[in-house]
Amino acid sequence: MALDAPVERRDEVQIAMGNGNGVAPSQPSRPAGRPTAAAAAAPYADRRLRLNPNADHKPEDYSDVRGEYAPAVYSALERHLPPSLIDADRDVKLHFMRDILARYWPQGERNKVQRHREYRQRILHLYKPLHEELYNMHPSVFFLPTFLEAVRSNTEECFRSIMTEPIPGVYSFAMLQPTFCEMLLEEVENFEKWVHAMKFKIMRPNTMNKYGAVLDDFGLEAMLNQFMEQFIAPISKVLYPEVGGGTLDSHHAFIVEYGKDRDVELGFHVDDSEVTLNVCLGKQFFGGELYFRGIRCENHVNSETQHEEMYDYTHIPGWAVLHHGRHRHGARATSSGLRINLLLWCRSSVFREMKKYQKDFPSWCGECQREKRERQSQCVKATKMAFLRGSGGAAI
Ligand SMILES: O=C(O)CCC(=O)C(=O)O
Ligand SMILES: [Fe+2]
Repeated sequence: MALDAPVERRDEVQIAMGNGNGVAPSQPSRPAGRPTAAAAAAPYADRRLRLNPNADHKPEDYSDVRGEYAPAVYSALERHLPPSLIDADRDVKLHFMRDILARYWPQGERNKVQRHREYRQRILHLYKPLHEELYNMHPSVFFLPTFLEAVRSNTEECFRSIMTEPIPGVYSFAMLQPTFCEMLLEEVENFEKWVHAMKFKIMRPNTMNKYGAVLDDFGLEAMLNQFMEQFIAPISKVLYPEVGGGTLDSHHAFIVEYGKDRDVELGFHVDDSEVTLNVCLGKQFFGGELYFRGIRCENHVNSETQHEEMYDYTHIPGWAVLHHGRHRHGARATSSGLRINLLLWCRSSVFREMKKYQKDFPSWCGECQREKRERQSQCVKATKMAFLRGSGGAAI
């Protein structure tokens, strides 16, 4: 791709992926109900699940079934079985459902999730938190009163009253209490010291960082889930409805660290999220600006940047930037000091599932919009020409 400014030249926009964050894959290798050759040979494999559950059917008891899926998954899925199968033997139904689930979530992925689960368990068992109060949600300790008031009011007008929107889709606002930032920085430092002392090998936040830590891995997952559900989802529901902002249901939360002996800059990329919250926690630094270059769908991720899409944001401790996950961005070099940011990649499984069946262009992609405008303008020109020719060239 050719980007406008040489400093951002990269071969391709990268898609930053979370490392083993324990989330079931959003893109199954094959949609359920479309069998592989091997599966097609199995009995019932040609039968499709019902789109709507049979509410009158009473599912079997699967409480004795062990494995990755909770018994409730089988009971719920049973209501979707095709009519010819719904009254079959329990074992036949279980076999059929296991086959579907295995195709939706392949063995390799399941093993990865299992290994990650064990990794987390080991940390949770051994790591002693420094600030216990961080592990439960305390809104008035964590957030600034202005932010809390806006969330409590829960109206678009109130959200916008505390924010600036320097370019469409990027919002910045004062969010975190300085004491919360300090405590979180100390907790991360404490965790890293512990990791070092234990000679523990930790997983980094994503494919693009060599430093930093995943907060969900050392006990902060439940608190950060509340953080997303209670304090980000109400906002994203209003500001990002077109990308599932109202149906956020999982997250990947981590810390990135830039400066001397840390990562220096971050390449041009899009996040593996629907909505990203990026908050600077400190400490003191120069540089590290976040540059934005337009929102793009998969088909246009490497298309050119328009002038009006270019924007550089300077981080301020305690301040948040909220943006669309597919808003192309990168971070310039942190030239001195230490910059530590909290990242919350918020995801919507509903949006990801719906996207697979979407045929028309996504309304949120800057390049799709530009192409549409271009087509419309060509169409208007052609109509005008035809009209002029028809009216013998008289001025209109
Ligand atoms: O360094 C930053 O502020 C940006 C981090 C970021 O974009 C990411 O981790 O996805
Ligand atoms: Fe990012």
